[in-house]
Amino acid sequence: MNESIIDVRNVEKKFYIGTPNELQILKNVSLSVKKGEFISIVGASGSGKSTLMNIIGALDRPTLGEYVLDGNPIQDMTDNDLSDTRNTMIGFVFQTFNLIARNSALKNVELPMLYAGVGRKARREKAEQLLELVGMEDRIHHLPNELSGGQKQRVAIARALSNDPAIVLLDEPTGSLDSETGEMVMNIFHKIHKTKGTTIILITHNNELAEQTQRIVTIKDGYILNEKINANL
Ligand SMILES: Nc1ncnc2c1ncn2[C@@H]1O[C@H](COP(=O)(O)OP(=O)(O)OP(=O)(O)O)[C@@H](O)[C@H]1O
Repeated sequence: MNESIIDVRNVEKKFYIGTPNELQILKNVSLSVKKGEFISIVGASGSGKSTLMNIIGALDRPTLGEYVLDGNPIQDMTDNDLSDTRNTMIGFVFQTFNLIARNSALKNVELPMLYAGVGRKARREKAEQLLELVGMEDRIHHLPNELSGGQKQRVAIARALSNDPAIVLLDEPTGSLDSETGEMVMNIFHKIHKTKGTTIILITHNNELAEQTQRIVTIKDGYILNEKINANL
């Protein structure tokens, strides 16, 4: 029960912006996250949080070092394997919601299940259940532009959960919301963590939200500056 689901080992990430210019963004980063942990990553703007999140989310590969995702070294996976793993294992929630504008809330939540080959009826039922879980059951046919920011984010959360991901990655999920709505969204994450045992990683600039998680990892200039454990959580 206590094994790592995420194991980032001595990872470096460089971006090449035309030879000979290279930017080293992550420097010798190692981070293990246990199954069912809820942690946060904090740090100044530009410190490398999203770059690390992209590696953890298998959206990008490290330049150097290893990343073992649920026991599988990602360097041994083809791009196709990696995208299948991503679609079934990982849910993403971003600051800007990233909903498809022409699709209803229901269709937005159904889409990852369509890609995963889930049949029409099962897709519909699951999407309805998830929209109910996030308190959006009375808005399932609304288009994104007919929803408030907090409502859009709740749809995005339902979508992130549609393939029962073991891991949910949250990149500033409350960054566009007022503090009350942000707190409500945060409570949905606590509920998911408690009821589904999902491993959750939250990137945030909000210390109050970070303090609600079991471990706070601080990144500075591309390296891990320190980690704080909230033993009471
Ligand atoms: N594809 C890329 N090519 C070149 N540089 C990049 C690329 N992606 C990110 N960077 C640089 O890497 C650095 C870290 O970016 P990153 O988005 O990881 O920071 P962050 O900590 O998430 O910042 P913020 O809190 O502002 O979102 C920045 O200086 C950014 O310009």
